[in-house]
Amino acid sequence: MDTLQSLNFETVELDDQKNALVIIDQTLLPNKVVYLSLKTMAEIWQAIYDLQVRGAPAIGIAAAYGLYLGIKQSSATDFDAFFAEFSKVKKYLASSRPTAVNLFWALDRMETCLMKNASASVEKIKTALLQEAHDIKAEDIHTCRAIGEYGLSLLKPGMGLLTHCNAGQLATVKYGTATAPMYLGQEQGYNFKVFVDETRPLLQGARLTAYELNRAGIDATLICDNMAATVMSNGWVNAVFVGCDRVAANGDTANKIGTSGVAILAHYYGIPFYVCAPTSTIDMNCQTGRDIHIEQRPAEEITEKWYAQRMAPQGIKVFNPAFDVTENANITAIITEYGIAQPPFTTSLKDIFNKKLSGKKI
Ligand SMILES: CSC[C@H]1O[C@H](OP(=O)(O)O)[C@H](O)[C@@H]1O
Repeated sequence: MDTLQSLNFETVELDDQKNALVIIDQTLLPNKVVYLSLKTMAEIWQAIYDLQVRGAPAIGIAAAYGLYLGIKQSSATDFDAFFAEFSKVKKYLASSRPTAVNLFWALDRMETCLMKNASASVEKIKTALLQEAHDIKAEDIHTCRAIGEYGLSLLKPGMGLLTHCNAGQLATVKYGTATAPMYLGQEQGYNFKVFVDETRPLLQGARLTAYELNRAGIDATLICDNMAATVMSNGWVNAVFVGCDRVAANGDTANKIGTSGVAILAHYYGIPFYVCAPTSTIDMNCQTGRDIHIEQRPAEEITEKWYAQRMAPQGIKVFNPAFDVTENANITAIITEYGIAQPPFTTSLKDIFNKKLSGKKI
């Protein structure tokens, strides 16, 4: 049984007739399932910035469709004028969030498609761009399922797992990345027991991962982030699976704030720590984690969001990085759609990309 039918929602889809990007407003989950129909570039930009649509792959898909919508109505009749409009929309959408490389990867893929079709009419270019955005979305399903299969090959039935933030269906199209082994395991009777970090300050774990796993019938236990050490020291966790927003060429990985702490704890307790990474999230131009731009977000997310009353004194200084970097030494393996990369990642990630470039089917 496909457990994801129980989730039966689309994270991101295009309504071409209405010239709109349709998303679930993830800021309202788990209490309300509300679909938004975004028609302007400003609405799409804001939805990405406000995490109404979020998660590296989902951000990339939203940006690709957004770029198509942004140029669909162009009245340009020659390539240069059309390319100028295209570039303006691309640059604007690229400014929404800095860390998840999928945003830039997807926008660059759309530009590559444009250049491949430069000799075609503007209308034919628009059609090609729409298909490219559809392809980016469709590929995500196969990519995440492949990550799930490789991840599942590392696990045994009944294992205890832990995950941080949401790298689930809501961050992708269907399987998620870190949740893909969990969903495939559910289909095959693995009966995993998953500990879900709530993931302050925006609570993607409590609001989104717990919601997804619960609806899929997976045994999930919600914990505060500061309880991860306890569940690990109790022997309840056999492996940690997390997503990623940007993996550097040496395997250092940017993911939701708090991930590096989980990795250090796992390393201390001898628990395998796996990063689930579509190759679209691996940035071989980024040498180490120090080269990754970490998004800083508003103080209010810590001092007052989610609360009936403010939870911190007015005027208190706040530090609110949205991500942190897990050093490669604390990562057991990086699971991609082309296989499992083991240390040394500088070599194994190159091998993964060589498989991809060779046209190997996933
Ligand atoms: C499968 S990518 C999910 C990744 O993105 C999340 O960040 P955000 O919720 O701010 O978009 C988090 O880092 C997840 O691991």
